[in-house]
Amino acid sequence: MPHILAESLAIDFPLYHMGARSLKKRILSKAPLRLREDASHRVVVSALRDLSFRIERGERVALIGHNGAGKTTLLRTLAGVYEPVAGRLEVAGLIGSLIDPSAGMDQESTGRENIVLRGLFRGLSEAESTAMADEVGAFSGLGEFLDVPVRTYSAGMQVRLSFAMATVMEPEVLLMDEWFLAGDAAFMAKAREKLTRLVNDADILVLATHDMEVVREWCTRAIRLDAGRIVADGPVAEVLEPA
Ligand SMILES: Nc1ncnc2c1ncn2[C@@H]1O[C@H](COP(=O)(O)OP(=O)(O)OP(=O)(O)O)[C@@H](O)[C@H]1O
Repeated sequence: MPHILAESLAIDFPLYHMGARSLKKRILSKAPLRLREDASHRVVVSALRDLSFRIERGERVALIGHNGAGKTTLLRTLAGVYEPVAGRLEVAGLIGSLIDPSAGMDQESTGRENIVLRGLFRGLSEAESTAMADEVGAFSGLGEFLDVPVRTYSAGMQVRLSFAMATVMEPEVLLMDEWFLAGDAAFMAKAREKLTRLVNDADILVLATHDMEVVREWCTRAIRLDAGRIVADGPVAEVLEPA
């Protein structure tokens, strides 16, 4: 049964270029909230601290909070990009990740080849994957660029391809960053229906956004992060309009 469980989850990012003792001293002397020295004497950013939550099947969760609160870091951790330095994380279900435009794409392969690979990964036959690539590729509107290497794509073209690839996956756990909803207008008008289906078919949605209209439209629950910690977690109406 798809679910997400986090217990006292923590993520640190070591800042490697902090070797100079005077610089380290200056940074730490200001008693910063999120910068500290770890056991190996490195200065680290505490990106996420002591997060505990459980997300069940059927929940549509918004991650909200100011710049640097930890939303994207949490999404990437759920996607398996970052390894927690402490705590426990369990993500059960097939993950679809719309977080980083180029994640999961082979830059040297063409758009079409990437879509076929995604189909094969999902367990489709080669013929099915090829047929899927024709259909999904046509939808992406990449035209002739579907058959050139992804490394030559513009940022917007990568967004189109990652969207096309996500629709192939039919993910159970859909992880999405808000940039994804802000693709070019013409494409998003066309993609909206597919996106709605993707979200509705997923068992769990976790969406990081600054747009409260999007939260109200798409989500049932909101988790507010502040400086790497959870400061509120509950139904959207309660978290957005605290008493
Ligand atoms: N690769 C990295 N190396 C070092 N620090 C990082 C790295 N990625 C994120 N951080 C730090 O982790 C913290 C959380 O960043 P994150 O990008 O998750 O915030 P966010 O809530 O998504 O912000 P925004 O709304 O601005 O996108 C910030 O203090 C940031 O400086």
